[in-house]
Amino acid sequence: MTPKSELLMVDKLSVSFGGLQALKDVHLNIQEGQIVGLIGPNGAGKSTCLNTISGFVKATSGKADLLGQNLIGLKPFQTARLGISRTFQHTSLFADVSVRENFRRSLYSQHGQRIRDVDGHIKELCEKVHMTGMQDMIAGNLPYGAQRRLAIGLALACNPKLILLDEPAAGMNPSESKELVRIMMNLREEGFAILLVEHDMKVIMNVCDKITVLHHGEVLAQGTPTEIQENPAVLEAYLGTRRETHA
Ligand SMILES: Nc1ncnc2c1ncn2[C@@H]1O[C@H](COP(=O)(O)OP(=O)(O)OP(=O)(O)O)[C@@H](O)[C@H]1O
Repeated sequence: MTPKSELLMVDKLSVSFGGLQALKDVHLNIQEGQIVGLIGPNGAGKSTCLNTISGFVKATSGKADLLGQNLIGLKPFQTARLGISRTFQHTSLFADVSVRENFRRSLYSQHGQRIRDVDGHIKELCEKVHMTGMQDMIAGNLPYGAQRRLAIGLALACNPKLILLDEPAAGMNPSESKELVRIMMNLREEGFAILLVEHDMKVIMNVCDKITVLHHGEVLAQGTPTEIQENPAVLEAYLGTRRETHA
């Protein structure tokens, strides 16, 4: 097997909001076609990390590159052009129009008039997020899980190399989150890389190749799902308390 190339490289990334240090010397690597989980207690800095990589928040210091191209200081539209796409904790759909229209607007905003075969693209995107047959439904009337899948579909419309997902399983029932896991696995098969912030440990442990644990803005541990589950510092800081809560 040929080794996969390094896609995202984050090194010594720090972010301060006034006196509050939200990220401190964070390092993180993602290879092409990898799913990397970013976990940690509330306020650990997970969303800030996604926001900094995608250009919504300015880094105080440190490095972040996508395929060797610097991301620091870029605006969100510029990181999107380089191949980074992001979903948010609260979905931002056009709720009062159809699924097809959501995709159409997203495709035109990314590709402008250059885009050809819009219907073909929409069909393909619907297949990727298991929404075939839902094109005429009004987005706001979709079941919650389907709305979250649509948000991922819209993120795919700009043909990203790396997708940043912020709590995609939040509010999903168990069958919806299982379907989400299948979608992410298929995206990985197709070569997309995913950086996944998620509180649902079942989703994280099922789908991630590697996990980074943040605690108070710092990297507490990195490793495979098994290594993370067995790491005493992680158990104490995070998983241990979660296990008790869900026992
Ligand atoms: N724009 C901002 N201005 C000031 N402080 C912020 C800002 N964004 C985040 N913070 C603070 O930075 C810290 C990290 O927040 P962040 O949202 O990244 O954590 P998180 O790990 O994503 O948490 P959660 O799991 O609750 O979403 C928190 O203390 C938060 O209050």
